[in-house]
Amino acid sequence: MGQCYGKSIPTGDNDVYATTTITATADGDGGGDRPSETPVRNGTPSAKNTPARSSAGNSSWPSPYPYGGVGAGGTSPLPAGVSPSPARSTPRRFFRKPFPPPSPAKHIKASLVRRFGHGKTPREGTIPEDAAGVTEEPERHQALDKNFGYNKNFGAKYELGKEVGRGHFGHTCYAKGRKGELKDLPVAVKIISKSKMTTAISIEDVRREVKILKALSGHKHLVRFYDACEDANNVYVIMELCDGGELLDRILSKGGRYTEEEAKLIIVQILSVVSFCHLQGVVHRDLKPENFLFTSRREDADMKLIDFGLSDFIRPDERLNDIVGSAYYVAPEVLHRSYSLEADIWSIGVICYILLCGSRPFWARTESGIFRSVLRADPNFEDMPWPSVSPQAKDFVKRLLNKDYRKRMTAAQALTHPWLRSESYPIPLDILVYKLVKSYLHATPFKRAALKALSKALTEDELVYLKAQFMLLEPKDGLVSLDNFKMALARNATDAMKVSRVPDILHTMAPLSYRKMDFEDFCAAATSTYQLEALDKWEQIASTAFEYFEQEGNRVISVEELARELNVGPTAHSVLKDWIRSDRKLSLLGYTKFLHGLTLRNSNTRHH
Ligand SMILES: Nc1ncnc2c1ncn2[C@@H]1O[C@H](COP(=O)(O)OP(=O)(O)OP(=O)(O)O)[C@@H](O)[C@H]1O
Ligand SMILES: [Ca+2]
Ligand SMILES: [Ca+2]
Repeated sequence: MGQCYGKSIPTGDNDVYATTTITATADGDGGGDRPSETPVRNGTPSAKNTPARSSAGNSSWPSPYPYGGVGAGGTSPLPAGVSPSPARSTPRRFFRKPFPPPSPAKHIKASLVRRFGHGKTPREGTIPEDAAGVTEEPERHQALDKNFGYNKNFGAKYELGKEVGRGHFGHTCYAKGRKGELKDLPVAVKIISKSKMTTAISIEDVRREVKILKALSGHKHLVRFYDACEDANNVYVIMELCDGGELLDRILSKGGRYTEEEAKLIIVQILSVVSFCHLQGVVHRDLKPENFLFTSRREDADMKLIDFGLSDFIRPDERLNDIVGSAYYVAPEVLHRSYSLEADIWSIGVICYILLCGSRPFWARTESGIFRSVLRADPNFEDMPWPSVSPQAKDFVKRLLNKDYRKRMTAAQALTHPWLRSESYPIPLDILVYKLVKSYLHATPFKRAALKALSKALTEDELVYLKAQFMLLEPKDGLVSLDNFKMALARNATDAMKVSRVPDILHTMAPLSYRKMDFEDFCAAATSTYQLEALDKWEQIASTAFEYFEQEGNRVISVEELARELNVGPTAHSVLKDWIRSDRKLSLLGYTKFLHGLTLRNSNTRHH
């Protein structure tokens, strides 16, 4: 460290967000845990005049607090004892817009514990049930191998400039290549101090961050990786310079609200890069406006995803359990410690909500308060400006912020949602299709008949997605087989996909090597009952589907046989009895329950 020069930002505002976020997060759960109410942040180049700072600091942001006091001396804007609830039922009239504008998000304490070990971030009672289970005692420094095998000649290869940004784990500086391909090219260097790597996990995290960045580098909306170096003190990650500032700063400079058209342009880029990561078997786990950078100050500059510090490889059938991320953006199932790619989609939902209305959907003054809100509260879609937001946009956000991860859209699906649908960008291959087809292939004939009937009731909106996915498999004479699924993955493969073992899923799709699927079969196989259940028109779809099922699939079935179909024991018999009509076939209720599968106690299954 010490090679980067900090900078002072002349803001004329004495309430600048502290540069030292690390100190802030190491605070207790008292006042120090209060998210900054100041819509100002350090971390963008000061050389340029950043509208973010000047405009956000004064009147362009509609004040959520009628009695003044946004950021006034950093005190809480709310009267003592009033905790803002994002729940629809919020009774306080004059807190119509109870949330302060978004500020830099803090990492969940467990995330920090993971990297820094517990010495620096005391464990707190604010994380639900043993959530901080990722702790590891800081090991003796000399026992830790901090050799990464990266190039040791950083100083000879690059000339370091001043700081461009800073996070909890590292700071980023301008630099220039001294020789070779990068000679004279302005680049960004993220400097991660080895002295902060106090646990084996924290070292592994840095290694993984670099590995993932390197493997994924190349996507249009992902920061390009150039090189990694190290010396005794630091790891240096050399990457493409994104000189246009963070998305957060743009949000703030716009006074918090994007028009729908502007929001769409942002969300499409986010979905495009996240769908790419997901297909590669990488879950980002820290999607937030601070981690999207613009390539230049131009209004129409491209955006790039950065910071894979909390990212991980994940197999299609795997669930992760460590609680990491940033509190405002964390998905409920992450707090329940069993999650996969869908957690990123939730975070995109939070970002989209912020873009459209300027407030965070889940807000509280403490980490535990935010968690409570994420787990229980319904975001407010009633107050201004929501009445003037289009129904499609609202539907879009709600389908990303579904608390049941199985009901959420995937990134590829979201790109085909009516709010975004356009011919101008390609729809990416969706790993969800592989997962659904796999379970279809292993389903009983009765279940397949039920799904087939369901797929016949799909409306044009769902078919757009399925058609796009089918075409990506490049059907031959209208048919696809295992080879098509193999080839489609291969066409999209990067090194990351190999590490995350995504192609393993093909082994479980072996039945497809003997048979082919036409588009109708494919629709039956690639339809998710859970996702359809989330639609307003689900009841109508279900009753139409049931008519088809009556025509073709419904047959006499005993309670015992149904229990076997559902893989449940005799204790379920009394429930299943109610699903069967007097003619001993499934009723409409039985049909929809059967499609859903039996999760008797808790639909939010956490076990595998
Ligand atoms: N390629 C880049 N070009 C320009 N600025 C960058 C680049 N990469 C990072 N930055 C700046 O540095 C900041 C910190 O980088 P990064 O998010 O990777 O660090 P971190 O310590 O992992 O952050 P966090 O606290 O969010 O985990 C970014 O928010 C951004 O402002
Ligand atoms: Ca970051
Ligand atoms: Ca990070």
